[in-house]
Formats: sequence, structure tokens, C-alpha cells
Amino acid sequence: MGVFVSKMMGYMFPNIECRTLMLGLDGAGKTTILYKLKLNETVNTIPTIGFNVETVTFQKVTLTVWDVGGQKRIRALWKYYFPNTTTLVFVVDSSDRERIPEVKEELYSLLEEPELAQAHLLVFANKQDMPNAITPNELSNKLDLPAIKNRQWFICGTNAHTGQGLYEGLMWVKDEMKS
Ligand SMILES: Nc1nc2c(ncn2[C@@H]2O[C@H](COP(=O)(O)OP(=O)(O)OP(=O)(O)O)[C@@H](O)[C@H]2O)c(=O)[nH]1
Ligand SMILES: [Mg+2]
Repeated sequence: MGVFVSKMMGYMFPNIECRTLMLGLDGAGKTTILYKLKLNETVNTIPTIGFNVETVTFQKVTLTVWDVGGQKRIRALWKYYFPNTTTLVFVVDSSDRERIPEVKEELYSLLEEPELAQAHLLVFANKQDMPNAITPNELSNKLDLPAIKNRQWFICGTNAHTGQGLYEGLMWVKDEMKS
């Protein structure tokens, strides 16, 4: 009986799989976020040369999260991770105000990529714990997010060390995937 019920539940509420591509400038906090989500731990990171990939399950949504190094000289490799992306997670170091123009340039060049045309956009305004951090609202305006009309997008403030804000983002991804 228990097996029957669990099979019925599986048919009625199937697991949703989501290929998630996490990009952003070097040092934004992508790898820290990945392992906070996967292990609920704050790991010591080194700059990613190449990628990390982990699966994270959240309320029946299984995300395969690809975290690709963001150093300028290796951003040319991002394109190899584009195919079949359902959600683009773009991580920003909110305390690095000087690099916001570079952030914007990289974000908009991603949004022009045909292989990412179907992807939802989740922006993590990370490092909200830093005293000079730009707020998610301010970042949204600086990145002109309200002007994006051709895809669903969402921004939230995060602190990858404590995990604050990360689940708000995942909740949005889950709702987008289910709708
Ligand atoms: N204060 C603070 N520091 C953070 C936060 N998230 C990440 N960091 C720190 O920022 C530094 C860079 O984090 P990473 O996760 O390695 O950054 P990354 O985006 O993976 O960088 P690349 O691999 O070079 O693309 C590390 O020292 C992290 O501990 C945060 O929310 N707050
Ligand atoms: Mg990294």
C-alpha cells in the first residue's frame, strides 16, 4: 500500500529536473554558494579553473548546478556549458561596486546568447553582509533588470557564508519550473 501511494504521488507530483548554470565574475561567491547548498557548509575556496558540478534537491526539484570559473581569461569557456540550461544563476559580489559595469556587460552578453534564450534568470546579489554592499533593489536598477521582458527573472540578496537568501532563490526556481 505504501509503495502504491508513493508511486501515485510520483505520477501526480513528478520530480522536476533543472539544469542550472551558475556564472558571474571571479570572486563573486559561486563555489561558496554551491557547497553551501550541497553540504550546508562554508568551504574554503580557491579560484575555480574549470568547473564544479553538484546535484541539489529542493522540494522535489533536482537541480544539477554547474559552477564555472569566472576569471576573465577563462570566461570564453562559459559557452560550452550553455546547452539545455533551464536556469541561469548569475552571482554578483554586491560589495564590489567598481565592477558593476563589468558585471552588467557580462550579464547582457549572456542574455544575448541564443542557447540561453529559454533560460530563466536568477540573480544572487551576494555578500550582503559586507558593510558597503549594494542592495538587491539598487543592483536591480543598476543592471536594468526591470527592462528584461523576454524571460522571467528574479533577484535576491544573499550571504553565502550563512546561506541567507539562497532558499528564497531556490523557491523561485521551483515555482518557475512547476508553473
Ligand atoms: N563576506 C562574504 N564573503 C563571501 C561570500 N560569498 C563568498 N565569499 C568569499 O568570497 C571569496 C570568493 O568566493 P568563491 O566562492 O571562491 O568565488 P567564485 O565566484 O567561485 O570565484 P571564481 O571561482 O574565481 O569564479 C571567498 O573568500 C569566499 O569566502 C559572502 O556572502 N560574504
Ligand atoms: Mg569558484
